[in-house]
Amino acid sequence: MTKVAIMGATGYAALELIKILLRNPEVEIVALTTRSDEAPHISEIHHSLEGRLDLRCENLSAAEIAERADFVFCALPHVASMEVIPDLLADGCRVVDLSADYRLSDPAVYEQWYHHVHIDPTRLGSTIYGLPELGADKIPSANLIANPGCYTSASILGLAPLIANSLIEPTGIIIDAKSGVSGAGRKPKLGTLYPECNESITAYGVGTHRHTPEIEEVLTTLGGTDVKVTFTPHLTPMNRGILATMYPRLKEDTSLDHLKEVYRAFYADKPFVRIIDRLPATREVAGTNYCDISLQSAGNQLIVFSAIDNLIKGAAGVAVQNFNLMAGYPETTGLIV
Ligand SMILES: NC(=O)C1=CN([C@@H]2O[C@H](COP(=O)(O)OP(=O)(O)OC[C@H]3O[C@@H](n4cnc5c(N)ncnc54)[C@H](OP(=O)(O)O)[C@@H]3O)[C@@H](O)[C@H]2O)C=CC1
Ligand SMILES: CC(=O)N[C@@H](CCC(=O)OP(=O)(O)O)C(=O)O
Repeated sequence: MTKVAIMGATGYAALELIKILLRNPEVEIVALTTRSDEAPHISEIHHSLEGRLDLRCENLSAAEIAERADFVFCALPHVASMEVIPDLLADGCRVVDLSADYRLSDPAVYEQWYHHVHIDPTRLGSTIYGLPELGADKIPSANLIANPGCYTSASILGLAPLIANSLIEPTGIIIDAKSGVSGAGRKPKLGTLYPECNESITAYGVGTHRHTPEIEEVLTTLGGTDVKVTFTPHLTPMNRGILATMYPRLKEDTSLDHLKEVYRAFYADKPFVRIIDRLPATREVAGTNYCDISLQSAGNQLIVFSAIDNLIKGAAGVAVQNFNLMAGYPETTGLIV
């Protein structure tokens, strides 16, 4: 039995983590955290868990969590994560961090994009980036995994075979991405109130979104050449889902059929990536850990579409994929629905 704690249990990503982990009979959820001292029952917070998990959310220190749990999913916002993770690791816990705090390798780049000084900089650069489709070999032995961002997972999975095989120009890649509102988390904000975002699509973070350096760093490492993207996220009036539409420039004329073969070979033994001929839709991956990728062309322009559920393949699902690899369970445990 693996004893697991979830920090930030009152949030959206944590709800999905709980639902997935409840499908693994060898996992026991032993602690859920909140900053509230009122210790609400988890079913008072997430009504869909009524009768499924008898546990209260508690305001626990790292030491108190470590007394109960071997593994911790840290589903806190960035900055809050790095304030607790060093203590969890020191107390012997293995951690999957869903926040952005350990994804980038350079503290100066973190500060530039997150506008916050990193308080645990020595772990940047050595923390394993947990996108198992790009290399799962270092995940099983890791004590800390940096779970990827939601836009970044959709974008990186959509571009990785092209970058790894040097088929496209590495700079000037346009990524136009749309997200459902749950991507912004459960904390109330003006921009995510129903009248503000329903019946409307708007871009945000133009030229400044913090997933830009994450996409560039991972693809640069993969391709061994400097990758630059123009990444523009959009908020769309749906609960969940991300669709990334990407415009890479091929170095040479290459047929779509050949490119599809390249993608199918790259993801041959990856259970959660589906290369499809039709256009992907967020509805078809909602609630699942799948990433659906489709290659299309318009004249000479290659267009890559990539769709995921931001809360599953973009957060809780890939976090459990990483946990499964760390704990020695089959990678797909709890994730095939
Ligand atoms: N939503 C998504 O699609 C994705 C989210 N992520 C990342 O996963 C993490 C969790 O996301 P999500 O569940 O959406 O977020 P939520 O806002 O829904 O939940 C985060 C929880 O963290 C707790 N918390 C602890 N410290 C703080 C703090 N200083 N400020 C605010 N909340 C705090 C809050 O619980 P309480 O108030 O009870 O203490 C809150 O419920 C974040 O780092 C996010 O960036 C990554 C990919 C996709
Ligand atoms: C719609 C929306 O607001 N989405 C979030 C991204 C969610 C995510 O992946 O965030 P982390 O990198 O913090 O984990 C945003 O744009 O900030």
